[in-house]
Amino acid sequence: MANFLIVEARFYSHLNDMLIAGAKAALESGGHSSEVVTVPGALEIPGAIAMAAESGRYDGFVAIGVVIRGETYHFEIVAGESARAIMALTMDGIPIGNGILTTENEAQALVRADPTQKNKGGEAAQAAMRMLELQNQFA
Ligand SMILES: Nc1c(NC[C@H](O)[C@H](O)[C@H](O)CO)[nH]c(=O)[nH]c1=O
Ligand SMILES: CC(=O)[C@@H](O)COP(=O)(O)O
Repeated sequence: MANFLIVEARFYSHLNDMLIAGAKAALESGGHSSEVVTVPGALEIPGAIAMAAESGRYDGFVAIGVVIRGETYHFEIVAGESARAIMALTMDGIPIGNGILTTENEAQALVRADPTQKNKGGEAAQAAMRMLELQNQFA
């Protein structure tokens, strides 16, 4: 059994609840435990993962959040930079699944957050579990 940390940016609570439900269900199906911590926004997720990874208390990580386009360029920054920083951590060998939704509107996010539809939270958890498997395989 491995211990996963779900790092969520709680910008849209109802969507995060669905994403986390999907992620937890996938992790439990894999026989793993999980904890959840909350950060202010998607831009803070990579830093929180880096800090938690340094603690040595977690085997893998699932990033959960929702970024919905507004009126300004900020969407590109939040969506792009959170993904870029998470990818950088992955390249450092930290098992992470990215479940941060980046959508044009809430309707798109709802379909992707819902575990009975596109279940992107569960998908991110599956990715994190697979990356941990690979880390162990290559160790
Ligand atoms: N607009 C969204 C944000 N913005 C906040 C940033 O992520 C960050 O917390 C802030 O710039 C302070 O550093 N975050 C989301 O997760 N989702 C959004 O739609
Ligand atoms: C993704 C965002 O940052 C967005 O929620 C912010 O909206 P706006 O660009 O209208 O300030």
